[in-house]
Amino acid sequence: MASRSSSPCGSNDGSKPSTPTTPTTPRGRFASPVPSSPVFHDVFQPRPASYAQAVVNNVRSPILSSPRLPSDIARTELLRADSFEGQPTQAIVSFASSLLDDLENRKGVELPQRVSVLLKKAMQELERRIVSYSEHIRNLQLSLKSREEKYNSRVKVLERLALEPSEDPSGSLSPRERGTSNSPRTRDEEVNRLMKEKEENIMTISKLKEHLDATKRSYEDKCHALELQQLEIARLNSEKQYANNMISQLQKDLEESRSSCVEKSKMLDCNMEGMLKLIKEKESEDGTIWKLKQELEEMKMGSDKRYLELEEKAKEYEKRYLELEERKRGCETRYMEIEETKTDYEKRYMEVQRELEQTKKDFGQRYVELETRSEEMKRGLENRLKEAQILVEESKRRSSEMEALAESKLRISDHKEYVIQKFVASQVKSIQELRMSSFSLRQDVTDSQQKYSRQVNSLGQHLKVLVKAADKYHAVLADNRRLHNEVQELKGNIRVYCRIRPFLPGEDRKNTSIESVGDDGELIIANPTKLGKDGNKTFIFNRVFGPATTQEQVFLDIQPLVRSVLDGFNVCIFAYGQTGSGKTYTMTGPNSPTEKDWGVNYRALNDLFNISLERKQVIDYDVGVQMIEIYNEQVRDLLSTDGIVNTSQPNGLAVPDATMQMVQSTSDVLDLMNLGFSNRAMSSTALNERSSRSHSILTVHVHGLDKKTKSTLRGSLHLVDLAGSERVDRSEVTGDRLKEAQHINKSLSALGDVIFALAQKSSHVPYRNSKLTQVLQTSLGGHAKTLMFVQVNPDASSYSETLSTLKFAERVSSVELGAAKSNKEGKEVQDLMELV
Ligand SMILES: Nc1ncnc2c1ncn2[C@@H]1O[C@H](COP(=O)(O)OP(=O)(O)OP(=O)(O)O)[C@@H](O)[C@H]1O
Repeated sequence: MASRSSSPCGSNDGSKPSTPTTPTTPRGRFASPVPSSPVFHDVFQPRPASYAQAVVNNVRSPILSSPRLPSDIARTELLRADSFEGQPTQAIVSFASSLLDDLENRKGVELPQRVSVLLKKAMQELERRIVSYSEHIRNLQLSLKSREEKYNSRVKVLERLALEPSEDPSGSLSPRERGTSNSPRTRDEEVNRLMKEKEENIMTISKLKEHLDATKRSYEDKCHALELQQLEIARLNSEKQYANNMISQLQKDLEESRSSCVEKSKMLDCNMEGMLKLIKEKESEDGTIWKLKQELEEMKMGSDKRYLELEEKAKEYEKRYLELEERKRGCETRYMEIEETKTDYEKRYMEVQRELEQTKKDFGQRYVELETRSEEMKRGLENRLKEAQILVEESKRRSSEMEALAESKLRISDHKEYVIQKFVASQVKSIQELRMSSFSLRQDVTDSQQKYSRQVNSLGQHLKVLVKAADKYHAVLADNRRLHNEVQELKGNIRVYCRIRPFLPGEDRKNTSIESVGDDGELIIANPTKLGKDGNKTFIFNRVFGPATTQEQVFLDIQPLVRSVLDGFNVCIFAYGQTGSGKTYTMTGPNSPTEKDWGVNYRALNDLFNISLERKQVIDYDVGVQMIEIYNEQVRDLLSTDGIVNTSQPNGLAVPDATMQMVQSTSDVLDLMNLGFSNRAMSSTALNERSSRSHSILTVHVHGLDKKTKSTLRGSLHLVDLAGSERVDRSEVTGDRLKEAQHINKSLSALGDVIFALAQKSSHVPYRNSKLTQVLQTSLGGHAKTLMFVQVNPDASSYSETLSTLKFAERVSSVELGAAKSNKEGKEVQDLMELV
């Protein structure tokens, strides 16, 4: 570690600081170009008259071996200072060293917060200064180097100048010098002058050399000082490191001593409390002692008095003692006697004592028992008392509530009583009045009862007659229908069932064209423009279903027809009517129907499956389904999953190109029908939003094998939902929709022509005029059982359509197809067929 005595910043022997001295050269050309830097002075030069000097010149620090402790004043000032800015470095170093010395001397003593903060600040300041100092030194070294070079070059120049005249002794002067004096005298003078000049130059050179030497020395001194200062910096850095370590150590100690202080202060608090207690006790003890002292005094005085009295008494006692001595002897004899008696008594005493002990023990036990019992009783009583108190409180509260309630109820009941009394009075009055009137009424009633019973009796007689007549009438009607059906069956007439749909929500129920619906298939419609009987038209069909007829009732009527399919008959059921008249509703049902709303399609298939299952033991049935539609004179396969296949050449009802799906259950059929309906061409018109613009045909093919006879049968059920038969001008359609309507009308009129030809029994029936008639050919002209639902819209505004529809239906009903034939083939026929 560098000794402070060699530091250029100050000396430790109290002498003046050995500041590097600048050579005292004359000002001018060779004045020192190194002015003393103010930074250098400020940072490293000790201030002459400040407290810093005092700080520096103080005692050595045991840590640094050279720094001295600052004087108390300087130290106090530094302690008070918030920052070390502007303070001399030496003072800060000494101050920090002194603090560290102090701390080392007072090991284990708590480091004040303020001191640690000051130490930190001092270290930071020192660090800052060291950095700036090293920077300064670097600059200084650079400037010294450049100056040295400068000086060297100047010296060389001067030396050359000094040598120049001697190099030319022949007198090779400059033309200016030579031209001015050409005589030998002037030449000598000139030589002398030059010699003088040379001497002067040599002197100047020697001076300059001296100056250079001095500058060199000062430079070396400065370098030396710089080295010393660098050493000092290194020493300060190590000191700083040490101080930092010390600070952290001290901070740790501080924390520890702080916690111990807290504990100690807690203990002190406890001790203080104890002390205060002791002081209080001592005070009270003092009072007691004083009291005892007083008592002692009093007792002493009393005892002195007693002593005198006792001395007198002692004398008296002595006298009496002698007397007593005599008496004693007498007594001793008595004593012996008494002693004997005493032993007797003692014995008795012992016995009594034992008895007493026993009694005491018994009493003790009894006492303990009684005690415990009384405790228990006490506790029980206390509890009961508490409960009773609570109950009393509760009952008090409830009674007060009840009182309040009773009071309010009393008030209400008073009011009610008053109201009731008033009401009762009025009621009594009205009852009296009523009694009066009821009496008269009773009279009237008994009169009229007698009258009515007479009338009812006579009516009953009439009714019985009527019921009998009605029964007969229904029987006759049923007979008629059966006979008519049989005739129709024999004739092979197309059966026509008329169904009138109910009014839909939003339709005007008052304006209807339906005049009456008869039980016997009679339907009367009324022309809204022609009032009275003249405007009425009567139609007779196989059956007329009114608007209230349910789907089930409709199906029950056609059920035998459907079932005949399983016996090998071809059955065709088709619905005809204007758009929105309920064709689809009858054939299929409403949109997403429940079982209750199922139309003919679902019910027929369901029934066929049920019957086929019933007959399973006898006949094995295979059921296949086809679904096609005729749209714009195109036959489309509705069950084709990979697109709709056009069946251009339909061969009668059996459309061989159309997909035939075999079904095992009703649910299979439902799935297929849903697929088919979703493929059906639909579009909306002004008349019906869900108007189907095509004719749809669902065909069920049944093939049965009689298990016993091995005979086979083939039946088919064709369920046809025709497109709407409305007039084109009413449907307000144009474009594609118009084209659709035209196709529909054309096919329907072709159907009408076929039916007309059949009714006329004409030789040519124009089946080929439309796809529809081609498809239905076998159903209309073959040996099939055909049924047509003629759908009627009850609205008066549809009167003309209804009329034309009914006229068409009437014509259809007159068509005789001939008796239907079953497609049953016996085993022999089959064998023959196979043979053929
Ligand atoms: N008997 C009925 N009971 C209740 N609602 C019916 C009945 N008949 C038809 N409807 C309702 O009347 C509306 C028209 O019926 P539907 O669609 O069956 O007529 P449509 O003759 O098939 O028409 P389109 O020729 O356009 O196919 C439907 O909302 C249907 O639910």
